[in-house]
Amino acid sequence: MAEVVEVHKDWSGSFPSGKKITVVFVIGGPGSGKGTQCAKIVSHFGFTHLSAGDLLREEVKSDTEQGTMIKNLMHEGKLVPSEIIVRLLLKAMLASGNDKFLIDGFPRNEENREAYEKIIKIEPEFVLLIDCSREEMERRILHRNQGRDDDNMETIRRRFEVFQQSTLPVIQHYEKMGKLRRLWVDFQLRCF
Ligand SMILES: Nc1ncnc2c1ncn2[C@@H]1O[C@H](COP(=O)(O)OP(=O)(O)O)[C@@H](O)[C@H]1O
Ligand SMILES: O=c1ccn([C@@H]2O[C@H](COP(=O)(O)OP(=O)(O)O)[C@@H](O)[C@H]2O)c(=O)[nH]1
Ligand SMILES: [Mg+2]
Repeated sequence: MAEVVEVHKDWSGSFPSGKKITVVFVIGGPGSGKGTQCAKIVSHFGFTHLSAGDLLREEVKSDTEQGTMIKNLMHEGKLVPSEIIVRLLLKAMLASGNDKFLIDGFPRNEENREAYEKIIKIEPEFVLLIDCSREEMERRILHRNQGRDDDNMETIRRRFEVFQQSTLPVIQHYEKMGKLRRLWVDFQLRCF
């Protein structure tokens, strides 16, 4: 965690504008439509959309040791260490200059949530759960055609397992806090 504290040279523990910062987390299984729904919300409500997965894919493009480590974890459908993703999110938030953020695909496990709470500290206004059946998610991923290294059957299976085992506890946490808002995006069975 020591590494996270050094996240950004300008980071004093609060945002420079002094304005209230609004954060909404958007969570859902792989292929549920998080990115698609975020794009719609952003165009109407002036949020900055930060996709945790996109930030990691950008990092992979930098030909560094960390980039290679992230690439390998994503290829296996595993989660990258919390300090890496929290650092990338904070950097993007500070760079945007905005005060309203839709954070897509994060937190994915309890450790992510705790790292975020410890470092960025901005309690989400609410958490939007994009709730979709596994059959539909699988269909969507297989038709996504974005050339993603992790959109193959074996990695998809692993990503579903991670969602069930690691992300569901986060969803339950926010449900208990009364912060969860569900959006059903298909007419099939729910994802859990
Ligand atoms: N409501 C929807 N109905 C049909 N297809 C959808 C819907 N929402 C998203 N998709 C498609 O499903 C795929 C996965 O959506 P995406 O937004 O990338 O999901 P996620 O970010 O949750 O992985 C994309 O090809 C997208 O165009
Ligand atoms: O906070 C995060 C977000 C994403 N990922 C990794 O990035 C991959 C792709 O995430 P993304 O949200 O882009 O996938 P989606 O759910 O949109 O298909 C995941 O499977 C993880 O390997 C991660 O480790 N931590
Ligand atoms: Mg996405």
